[in-house]
Amino acid sequence: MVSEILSLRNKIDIIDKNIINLLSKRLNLVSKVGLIKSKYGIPIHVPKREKSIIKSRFLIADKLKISKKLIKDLMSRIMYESYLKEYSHGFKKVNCNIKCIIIISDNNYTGILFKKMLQLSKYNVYLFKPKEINKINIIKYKIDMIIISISNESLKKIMLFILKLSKNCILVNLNVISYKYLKLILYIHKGPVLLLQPKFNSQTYNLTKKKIYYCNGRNFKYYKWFLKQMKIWGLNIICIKNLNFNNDEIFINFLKIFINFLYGLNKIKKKNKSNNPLLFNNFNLKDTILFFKNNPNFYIDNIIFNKKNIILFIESYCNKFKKFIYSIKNNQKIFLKKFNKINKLFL
Ligand SMILES: C=C(O[C@@H]1C=C(C(=O)O)C=C[C@H]1O)C(=O)O
Repeated sequence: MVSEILSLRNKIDIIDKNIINLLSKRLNLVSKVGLIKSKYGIPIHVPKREKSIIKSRFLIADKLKISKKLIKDLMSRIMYESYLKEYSHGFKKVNCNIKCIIIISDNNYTGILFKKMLQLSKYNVYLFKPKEINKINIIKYKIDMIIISISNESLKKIMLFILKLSKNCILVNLNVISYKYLKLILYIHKGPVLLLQPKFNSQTYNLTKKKIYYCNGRNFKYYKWFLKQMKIWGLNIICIKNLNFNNDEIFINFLKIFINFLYGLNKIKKKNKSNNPLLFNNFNLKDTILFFKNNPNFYIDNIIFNKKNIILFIESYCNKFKKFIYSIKNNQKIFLKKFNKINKLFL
């Protein structure tokens, strides 16, 4: 019996080797497609082609009685690798008149990612933190576009700098912005303004298929090229008429912040070593669909019977939630102080 297994395993080894060889051949072809795309400015992500690939591979899988789920997972993983391969060729520079782009970012990943993408598209990009604003010599740099990815608090501090920008400079805001600051920006900067709202995790490093909302601030035709540029990067660009966000979305985001904060706070208090995944970090529609496929009594059982005092426990979380809302609303210093204390734990 052992020798029978051995002979089968040998055959499996050969098949795996063939799969890897075929993957390598596929990636080489993808790379050639990437080169052509980079030359002509064709977007990395081609949804129509992907749909037809999945459909035709499903037909093959069906005939061979292989699960569609396996093929779907496999193909999406393979395609993810295709995007990375295509990244390596860089991207077509859509606007050759743009000589200098400045990014001001609070040390966040989105700012760094945009710098990388713009550099891959052959633009001249400089990244600064808000506190380095005085180092930027407006005359020397001749800024054609400025991308701001900072908190509203830091935004307040760079208003004077924005005031000095030339009227031709495109201003792109890449963060949640309050109406108050938006109005102020539009008042002090008379040039084109584009408002972006990324819908991807701040730690994303591949933008293909990721969503980004945009809203016109002023002079669409002057920054239209940048939307095209982002499309080439593979981003899914969605126009919104104004900055009214979906309430459910705001609430979920708030919960994410709360859960992460609480988790950090517990880590500090209990020196909790367990590696609980941050609950809402991977929140997505798929989870919600699965959630509703279950019998609702299952959740009631989970809450009521799992732990005798679970309701009390949840109520204590509700109290923490109330305190959290209070500190965000009325006493931001408490929140900032605690945040900076927890922050040190993860450095
Ligand atoms: C390779 C391409 O680029 C992407 C990757 C694909 C793939 O791995 O098969 C298919 C479509 C594109 O989203 C292509 O456009 O053909």
